Amino acid sequence: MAAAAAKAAAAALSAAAAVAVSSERVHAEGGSGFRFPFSSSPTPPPPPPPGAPPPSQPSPAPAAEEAPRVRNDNPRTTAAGFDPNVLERGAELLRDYEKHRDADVKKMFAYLNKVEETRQAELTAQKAEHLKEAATIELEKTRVEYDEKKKLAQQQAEIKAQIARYGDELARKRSQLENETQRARNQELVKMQEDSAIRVEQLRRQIEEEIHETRRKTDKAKALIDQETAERKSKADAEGRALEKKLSEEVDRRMFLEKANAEREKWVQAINITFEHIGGGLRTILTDQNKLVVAVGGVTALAAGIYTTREGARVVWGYVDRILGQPSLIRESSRGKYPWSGVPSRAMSTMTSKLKNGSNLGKNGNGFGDVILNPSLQKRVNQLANATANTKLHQAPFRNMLFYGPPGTGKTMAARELARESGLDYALMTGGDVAPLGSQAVTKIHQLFDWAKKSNRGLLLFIDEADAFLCERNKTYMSEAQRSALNALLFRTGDQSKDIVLALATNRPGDLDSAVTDRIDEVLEFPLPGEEERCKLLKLYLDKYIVKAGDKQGKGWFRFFRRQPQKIAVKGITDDLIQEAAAKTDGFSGREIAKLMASVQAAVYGSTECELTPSLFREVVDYKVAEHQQRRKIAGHA
Ligand SMILES: Nc1ncnc2c1ncn2[C@@H]1O[C@H](COP(=O)(O)OP(=O)(O)OP(=O)(O)O)[C@@H](O)[C@H]1O
Repeated sequence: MAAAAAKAAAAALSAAAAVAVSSERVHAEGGSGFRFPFSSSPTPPPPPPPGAPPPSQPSPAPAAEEAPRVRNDNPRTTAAGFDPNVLERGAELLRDYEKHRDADVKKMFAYLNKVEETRQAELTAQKAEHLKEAATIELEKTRVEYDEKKKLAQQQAEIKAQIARYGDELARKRSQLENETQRARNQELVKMQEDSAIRVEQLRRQIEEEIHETRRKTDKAKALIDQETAERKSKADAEGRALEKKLSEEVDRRMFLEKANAEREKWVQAINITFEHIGGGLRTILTDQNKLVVAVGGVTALAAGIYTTREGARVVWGYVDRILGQPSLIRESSRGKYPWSGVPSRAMSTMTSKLKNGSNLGKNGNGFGDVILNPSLQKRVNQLANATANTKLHQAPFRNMLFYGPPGTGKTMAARELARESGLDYALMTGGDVAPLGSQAVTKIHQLFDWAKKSNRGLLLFIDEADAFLCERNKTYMSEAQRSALNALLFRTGDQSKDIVLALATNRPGDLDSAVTDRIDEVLEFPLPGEEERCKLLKLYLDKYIVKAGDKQGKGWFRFFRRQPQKIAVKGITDDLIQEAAAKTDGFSGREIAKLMASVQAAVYGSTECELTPSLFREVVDYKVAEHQQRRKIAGHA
């Protein structure tokens, strides 16, 4: 406020000075009175710009020495810059002012106001200028800040980018490292897997070798067991047959003894009578010299003749036996021991079979004696028999056959009947007999074939248990002798023969050597009998073992001396009962059914009444069925 007042006073002084100058000029120009600068000049001179030199003031002239007034545009000042003339003029003006105060005071204040306003305006302008500058500075500051911020942001962005790049780099390196580690691990894994695969492969090979070895050993053991079983079986069969023969011989012997005793008594009487006659005759001879000489000579000649004949016959028989005799490998033959031995019986059997039906039909009405087969197999065997008979008729080569199937299904019987039906001789051998012959086997095989070739009718050579002798040659457990025997057989059967039909029977056709199977023309499977066949078999063996048990006469001359078996009374054995038994005996072979009926016969003979009743029959059937199941369980089938 004080500053404002001082400013106003200074302004007033300067204004007063200006007024003084102008009034002075007026006086100098001869004008009348005082003229207020505001009245002569509507617009006061503008205040000097700050910094500009103050406006020129007219220098005051002393009143005494009134020298022509010259305007001093550059008045002198004191050393401090202060001009007292101006003050004097101001004071004079103030005095004038006092005079003219009333009139001009208002103008002056207005003028002062204006000056003040102008000053205010200047200040405002200055302030605005300052504000503008401040705004500019602020703007600049903002811009700088913005730039700084921008730079910072850029730097941050760059840092971020760098961090990101670095992070990327790190991630890349890390992933590279991971990849490398993974690759290394993978390689390691692959190596481990390879190692493991190699180990597994080695293990597998080892196991395979072990399995192979075990299998080989098992096969060997199995073959040995089979061989042993076959041997045991054949031995048991032979023993059975021998026992049966022995028993029947024993019975025959006893019967014979009984008859012989009776006969002996008869003969003793006859001999006594004869000796009485001879005694009479001897007495006559001894008393007559000539008659005595003739009698001695006759007896001596007779003895010599008998002796010579016997010895000669023995030599001849030995020779014939060697040349024509049945080989030891043959167990059964329709030719008998000597070629002529079977002729009468064959002729008889052919005659009787023809007389029976006028056809080839056998006992069971199907053309095959006692063999019961399923219809399709029966048909096949019939066709084969006819074909073989025709082959023989036309002198064409025979066809070899293979019969395979479970044990006891009629293979041997069918072969026998087939030979009979086709008019061939037949000979039966067992594969199991070859191995025990050792080095003799080859010779025996050749002997066998030589013998077989001598049959005029042609011969069916049936080799039972063929797998025991004709199995794969590369099997390790096969002996050298066996292999040679097989080779001998292969050699003898290499070409199709017009003399020999080779019929092989086996339970294991897969075991046969491929060269053997290659020689086979007809393969027939003998399955276990179906229900219908079982029914027929039961009836057949019921008839054979029970119904006709008492009718049996036997063979040979001794049959007349044999004790006849007891007749069995059959009661209530109906077709339904047989059918029931057939249903129960599912899985039985023909042999098992035959044995079942033999057991029924034994049970009947074991009973006191010697009578077959349904309950006894059922009892035996049930017992046999249970036994069969048990056997299957032991064999691991059930
Ligand atoms: N189909 C059948 N018809 C009649 N009886 C049969 C039949 N099958 C088997 N048999 C009886 O079983 C016994 C044995 O028959 P065979 O010897 O023919 O059988 P296989 O099949 O040759 O047996 P393996 O294979 O054991 O030698 C015969 O004596 C017979 O009593």
